[in-house]
Amino acid sequence: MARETHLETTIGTSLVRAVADAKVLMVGAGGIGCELLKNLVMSGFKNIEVIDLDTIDLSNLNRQFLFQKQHIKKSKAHVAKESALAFNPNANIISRHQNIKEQEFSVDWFKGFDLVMNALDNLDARRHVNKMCLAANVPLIESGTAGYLGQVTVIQKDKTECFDCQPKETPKTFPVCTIRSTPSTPIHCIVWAKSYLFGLLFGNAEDDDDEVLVKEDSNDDDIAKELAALAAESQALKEILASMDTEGFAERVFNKVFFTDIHRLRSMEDMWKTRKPPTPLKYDEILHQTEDLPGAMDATTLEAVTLKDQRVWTLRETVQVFSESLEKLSTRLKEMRETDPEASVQFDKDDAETLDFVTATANLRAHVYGIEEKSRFQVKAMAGNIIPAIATTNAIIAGMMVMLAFKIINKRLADCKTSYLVYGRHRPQLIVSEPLAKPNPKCYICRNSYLAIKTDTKTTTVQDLIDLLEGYSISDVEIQESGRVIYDPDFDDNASKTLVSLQLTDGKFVEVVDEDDRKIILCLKDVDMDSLDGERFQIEGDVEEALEQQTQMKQQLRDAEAAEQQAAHVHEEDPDVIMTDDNRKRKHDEISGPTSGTSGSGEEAPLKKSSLTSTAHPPLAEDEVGNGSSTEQAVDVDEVVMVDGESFNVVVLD
Ligand SMILES: Nc1ncnc2c1ncn2[C@@H]1O[C@H](COP(=O)(O)OP(=O)(O)OP(=O)(O)O)[C@@H](O)[C@H]1O
Ligand SMILES: [Zn+2]
Repeated sequence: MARETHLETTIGTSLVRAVADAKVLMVGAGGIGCELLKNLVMSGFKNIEVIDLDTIDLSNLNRQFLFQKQHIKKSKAHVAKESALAFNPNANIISRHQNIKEQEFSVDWFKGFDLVMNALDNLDARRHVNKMCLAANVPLIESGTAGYLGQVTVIQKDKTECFDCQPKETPKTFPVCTIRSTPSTPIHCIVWAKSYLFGLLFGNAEDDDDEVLVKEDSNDDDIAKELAALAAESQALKEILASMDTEGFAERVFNKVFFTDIHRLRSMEDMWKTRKPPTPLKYDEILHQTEDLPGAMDATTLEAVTLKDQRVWTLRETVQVFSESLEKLSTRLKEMRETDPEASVQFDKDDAETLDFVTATANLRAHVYGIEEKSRFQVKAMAGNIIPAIATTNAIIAGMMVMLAFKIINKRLADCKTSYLVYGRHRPQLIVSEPLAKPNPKCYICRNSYLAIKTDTKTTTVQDLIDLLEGYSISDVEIQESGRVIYDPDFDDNASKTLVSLQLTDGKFVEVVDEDDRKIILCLKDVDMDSLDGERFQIEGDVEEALEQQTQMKQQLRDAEAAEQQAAHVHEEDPDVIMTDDNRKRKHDEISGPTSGTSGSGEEAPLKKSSLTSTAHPPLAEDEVGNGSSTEQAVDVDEVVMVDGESFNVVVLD
């Protein structure tokens, strides 16, 4: 029987043909990606390009089933391709071991696909692909999982919400003084070890302490003084760094961080009126203790390694791990700096030495402050913000992605929905769906018009660009690139500079806002002058149409704001009116009429999306609609899976 026979019976001959012709880009070949690639080749997709920047790690094997032990350290993309071909040798798969953000993956390159599917694990890459798909006007299927929760949705320029239409939650931050002086929970110690001490020892001198630390109100005198003292302490530690990789380095670092600094802090009596003061530790005193070692530290058997990971180390063991990991990381850094003086070691939960160092230093600090210590396994989860990945969740989400892909290829966007996997809730159903929401009129990413513009960036100046825009009555412009002001009517220093001298090169997005607040994004294509038929620029797309679209969008925005104000007014007048937020209004403003459900019970329960987390996934459902009734009962998604009962655990990884 031909391979396609069952498929034709299920989805019809014409769709099977369209699927076979479609060109699909899959970004990410990890947990979701492996499932997805297998699904794609098994459901008739023949032209697939897969990209992943990473190599295979031992910890991937339990769920990324296209990979096996012999593939460790090999490219995920290449191995995924080879393994998937075993499922269907007729597929044409191009694999790339690269970052999707590389310049060669231009808007034009994206335009070569009928569909893009994201199977990513971080906000940055998702945002990038979102923008590229908007600029190229290619539909994007976005996915994410977190433990037992999952989500899948479709993004199509001007028709649906984009990835950035909803504001994203910033990473959880901690006040500087809590982390640097007054920790009270294990996570404070872990953040200190991972984000402060690790960076100071193995990062670049210019690196900021860390983005997770927020400065407290500097008007407060005590805090300002304490911050100054902390800065001086950091400086003193940097001086010790000069002796890195020499005899006694570990002891010097240890005594500085866990004795001298703690001693100073302890002397600040006001700080300890309501808190338990910290107790300084001395390196040699601990190592000379005759403590009973459980004997697992040097053991290499699986059982012993597991034990080492899962039990809390004794103080002496912790100091030993501190010393050994510091030594290894120092040697590594020294070797790296022989070829690149700016090199740094980054914390990676899967890098045993970095994890050892963070576990040891976090626990030493916890010991100093009388805070509960954690096992290496627990520290790994907390430092990596890990929620265990569940293979079944990935499989279900990847299955739903293919269902959406069929609809998109079949030109039935109206049938697509956002679906949530909500296992383990009080709801009776596993999957709930809602209509795709319309774009947020205030979105600063998808409410722009994108035009590709060809020019020779070596000879074209900013003034040439301004002249071109003036020709379209786009005047008094402000020009920016990635938040950098290139030109505005009060800042014309760059006018005579060439684009290339301002790093406005091939693939860059140049944002132009005119006096009427119309925003056009120009996607630069660097070409030789000879190819431009005597012109300085060639614009792909219709500028007039883009301007008209912008004018309409501005009007929509004004209408939406007027409606909002009116609604707020009604709300003020009548306290019984329950307000819905503007997002929810859009959600119920379906793209078209009722559709055949993608999955679940078909119930159109109003769901509330949580905002995105820093490194991880698209919004996850916060919904609970009890027993099919329409009463909403919001549940905070972050409460669902927590490691060791710590409330910090808001970031989600699959
Ligand atoms: N900018 C990017 N370009 C290409 N691939 C990317 C990019 N960012 C992330 N990825 C890939 O997306 C995939 C996401 O998969 P997944 O969430 O399962 O991550 P993982 O690293 O394999 O697992 P875990 O984080 O749980 O150890 C990873 O393989 C990662 O390498
Ligand atoms: Zn948007």
